[in-house]
Amino acid sequence: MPFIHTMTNLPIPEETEKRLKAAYGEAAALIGKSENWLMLRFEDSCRLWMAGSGEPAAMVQVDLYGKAAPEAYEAMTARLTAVLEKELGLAPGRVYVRYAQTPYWGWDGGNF
Ligand SMILES: O=C(O)c1cc2cc(O)c(O)cc2[nH]1
Repeated sequence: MPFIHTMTNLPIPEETEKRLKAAYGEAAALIGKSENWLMLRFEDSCRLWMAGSGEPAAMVQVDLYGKAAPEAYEAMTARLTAVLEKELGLAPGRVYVRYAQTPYWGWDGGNF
């Protein structure tokens, strides 16, 4: 059950968001997760600044139950960054990707 929260100062048109959703669904496999448990939030047109600049940028936060291997996170960062470059034209150097692992994850009224 990963949760991926993408914040960007760019607008995300509806059709682009659908493509991002599909691409993230595939990318989840890189950290051993299934789209069946994937929750996404896209927050566009944010007041986001990076290195003192308001040029296009994005922050992607990936929360997951359990853990994944360092190589899996490396592959995930490469994929998410490439997807954002393709779909939004974001320069890779303007994208942060942060991972947070937790052994505590609740669903359907109980914890796994
Ligand atoms: O996506 C996960 O991390 C995930 C889904 C899922 C479903 C399930 O029934 C489990 O026991 C663990 C689990 N992890």
